[in-house]
Amino acid sequence: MNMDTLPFPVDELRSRDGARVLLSRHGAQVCSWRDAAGVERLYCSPLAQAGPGQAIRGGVPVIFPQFAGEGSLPKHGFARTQDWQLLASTVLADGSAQAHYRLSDSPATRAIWPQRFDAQLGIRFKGGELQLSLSIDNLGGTPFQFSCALHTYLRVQDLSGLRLSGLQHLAYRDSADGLRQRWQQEAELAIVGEVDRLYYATPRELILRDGATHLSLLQEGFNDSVVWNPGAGKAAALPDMPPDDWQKMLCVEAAQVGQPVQLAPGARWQGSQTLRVLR
Ligand SMILES: O=P(O)(O)OC[C@H]1O[C@H](O)[C@H](O)[C@@H](O)[C@@H]1O
Repeated sequence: MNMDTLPFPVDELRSRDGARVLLSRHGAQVCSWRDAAGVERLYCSPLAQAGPGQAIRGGVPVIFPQFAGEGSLPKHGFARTQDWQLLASTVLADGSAQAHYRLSDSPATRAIWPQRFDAQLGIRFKGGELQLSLSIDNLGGTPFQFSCALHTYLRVQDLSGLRLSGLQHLAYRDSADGLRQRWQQEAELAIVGEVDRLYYATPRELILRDGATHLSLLQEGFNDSVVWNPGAGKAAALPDMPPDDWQKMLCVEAAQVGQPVQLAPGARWQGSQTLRVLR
């Protein structure tokens, strides 16, 4: 897809070395990350829309305060369908570009989730590295509970050949197979059709090998990781993604789902995901 012609407004940010990110205020969503070598690293569907109540299919959706259908809220919560406020964007002394977005409770959020909160997303990038930092503050007088994720859609060259390492010996919930609890024996995960797994207590770093490209996925604060690809069957049912595009993407999500966060009044939770091109 030509990212310069996304069918909704975006903010464009460039680092001094020429890396470029496109961000939508709808969802505070990174829709495109072109590294300093000019290579697009994220997948965004050419059919993505950003209308009221709609989530943009691709980039990095922010999932908050509910993951998937694990509660009474709309699927994946409301952060990805709300318009966030751009607080600041700047180029720092080291040449990296940075932006901050905020979403606070509003009559619309309180109508379905009666909590006072402040969510902030920080984006920072240069060279072959992109970092996303999410913080949640409880501004109310009582504790609240939430789950969250950075639902990163990575652009993939050769889905059948790619390998994800760092998940061996981890327990996971197989959402593509009746939520069964399993255990990964293989050193590397290969994608053969639909995959929808919630891995618990993942290590700080996963490595994705896609042909000659090696990508490091670092996470802090998030305990879990989700690996998702709809495969041919489920992709065909997605109205906002071309039927064959499941072969161009893999979601590797930094997530906090197995144990939702209990946040005391006045307290802050923080988590981050960093994508780093190793080669
Ligand atoms: O289609 P969406 O609402 O964006 O959800 C896309 C996917 O998100 C996560 O990765 C879940 O684990 C999947 O079960 C879900 O299908």
